[in-house]
Amino acid sequence: MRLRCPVTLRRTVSKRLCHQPTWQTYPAFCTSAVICLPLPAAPPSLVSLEEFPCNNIRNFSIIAHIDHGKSTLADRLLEMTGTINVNSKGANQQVLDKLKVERERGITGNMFYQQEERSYLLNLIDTPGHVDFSWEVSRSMAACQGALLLVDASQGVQAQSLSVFYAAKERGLRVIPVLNKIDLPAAQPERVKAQIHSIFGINPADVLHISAKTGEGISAVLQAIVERIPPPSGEITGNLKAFLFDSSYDRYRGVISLVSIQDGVLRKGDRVASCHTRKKYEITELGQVGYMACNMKQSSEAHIGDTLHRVGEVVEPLPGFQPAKAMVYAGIYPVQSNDFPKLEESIKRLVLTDRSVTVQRESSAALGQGCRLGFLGSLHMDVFRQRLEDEYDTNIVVTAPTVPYRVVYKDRTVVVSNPTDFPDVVDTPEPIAKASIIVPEEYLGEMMDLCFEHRAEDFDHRYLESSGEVSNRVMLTCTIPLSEIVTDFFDKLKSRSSGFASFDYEDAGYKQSNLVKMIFLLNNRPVDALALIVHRSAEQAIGRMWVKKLHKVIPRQLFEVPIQAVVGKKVIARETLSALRADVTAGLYGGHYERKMKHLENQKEAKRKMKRIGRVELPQEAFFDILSNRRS
Ligand SMILES: Nc1nc2c(ncn2[C@@H]2O[C@H](COP(=O)(O)OP(=O)(O)OP(=O)(O)O)[C@@H](O)[C@H]2O)c(=O)[nH]1
Repeated sequence: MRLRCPVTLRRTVSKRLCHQPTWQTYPAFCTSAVICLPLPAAPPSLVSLEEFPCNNIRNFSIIAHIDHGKSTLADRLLEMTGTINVNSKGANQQVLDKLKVERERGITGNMFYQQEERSYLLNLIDTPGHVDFSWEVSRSMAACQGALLLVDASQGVQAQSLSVFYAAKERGLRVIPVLNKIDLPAAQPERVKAQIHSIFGINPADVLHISAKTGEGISAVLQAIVERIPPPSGEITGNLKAFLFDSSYDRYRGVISLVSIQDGVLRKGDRVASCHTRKKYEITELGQVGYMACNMKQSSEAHIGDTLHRVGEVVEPLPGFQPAKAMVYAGIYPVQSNDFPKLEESIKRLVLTDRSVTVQRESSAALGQGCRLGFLGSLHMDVFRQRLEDEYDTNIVVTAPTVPYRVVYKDRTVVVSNPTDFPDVVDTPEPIAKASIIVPEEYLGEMMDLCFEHRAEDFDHRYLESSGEVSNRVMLTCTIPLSEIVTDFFDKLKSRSSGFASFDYEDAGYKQSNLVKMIFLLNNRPVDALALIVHRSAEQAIGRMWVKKLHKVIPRQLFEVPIQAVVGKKVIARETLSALRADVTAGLYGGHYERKMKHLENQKEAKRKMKRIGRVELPQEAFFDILSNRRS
């Protein structure tokens, strides 16, 4: 039997349902632990939360490698429980396609499920599967007691299947293994079950078989959620402890926080305080899956991992987790310098919806006023850039990505995220990642070469299967400088493994390295926006490559222009741009006065768009070309 359910779904799902007239709200709730107070006059379309004591609540997430079917399974679960209408799927899909980014970053929703005589409230807190978003994965898990580990039956266990499994185990979550895509002719359920057994030690009999596409096996998943995942535990009579695990910004409601109630009860009108900031707030709205609005003005006040408590009560804060750490930085500039205010406004608006991005103003002699943004990884950066271009509705100049270097001076250590601020020559620690690559064994050599070319060390590998008949898969692990994997490493990995390799990485601290700052001179003047930090061993090759590229892109001037790559005081590569005589009217004979004027006017307009580096005039588009080239 299905119950009509209230829906206050966030992100993808909330957008799918945004045609609903209002968000339905509740005067009191608990997400992970406690029982709600009696609901006075709940709207008739809503199910009373009184029906859902703790024992009837399940908080879970879906964890998987990218493309193994999380969103499709979430859709099926929502459909089967009547949360979304099967017939409106087409319409939903269109909205979903538009909201690719939200889809990337996960969904959160709730549904009701009836088993025998009991009704259950199932809270789905989904997680993104992309390698950059591991911070978000652990954040979502903090509000769950169980997880569905989804593995594509045709592809088997992949690099992120492992990382999300271990993250779930670390958090003490009950893991339900689910084999998806069993409808595919290429599916090899028995083989993948054997993999799951040998890698995770999971009993093959516990693995569910489903097709999220056709709907096969979905009811068994709902049953397993109820039977295998424990209900949340907590003290209803204890002091309120609400764990803040996500927040977003709503134009009309202000800051919306997602909280998981560990102990106590939360009601509309309650006065709560943050353990982190000590600021006090009044709850103005409550909804399902821990949706909470209060008089919080700024998104920055909602600290992910914070504990909220009732004003006047003293509680021990819940263990939070590491704040989001920027791993990749890039400068973002408008193509036309006077467009900066509009660009900054667009950045601010987007950051309100993505709390893991850090922003700082910066200026460049070459590019004017801009912002330096920090991201969780390069994919995160690309997703944000795409959203920004859509929001800002024009091209932007994005500088080459860099990682946070620690420059150690005699009296202090400074984290440098902009190559311009790097001292000339220095032995400095650079961030290192621990990389895992899963690949069929015939590509192992190729993958080791690729990693080696990118300064990887500490190689190790192990076979994931022991069958002699089929191609074995190998997990290769190594440590690799983060700067080496933030540009085109992933693309190379895919192309050199014919698409078979999967990749994951985690922060592995810092390691001393021989790094140098490379600057580029145009007509003997440095161009700050082009500065790079490179490893000493690669300076010649990188310097030569870049002066060649600059030589191709920079238009010839009326005089000869040397283009030089310099490290310290040494020029390590040079090209010379020969002079050009730019008499635009030279080809016009006789008295075509108007045509001459038109050419001169055109030239004037083009000059207006030029950037002057010393005497060299550089169109902004050249920067755009050079810098987008650098990222690929
Ligand atoms: N044949 C088949 N295709 C499926 C099944 N489940 C998902 N797919 C397809 O697999 C692709 C990826 O599915 P998604 O649900 O987007 O995967 P995801 O894990 O959410 O992907 P990310 O959000 O990018 O990590 C889509 O083309 C789905 O249609 C299934 O059971 N059978």
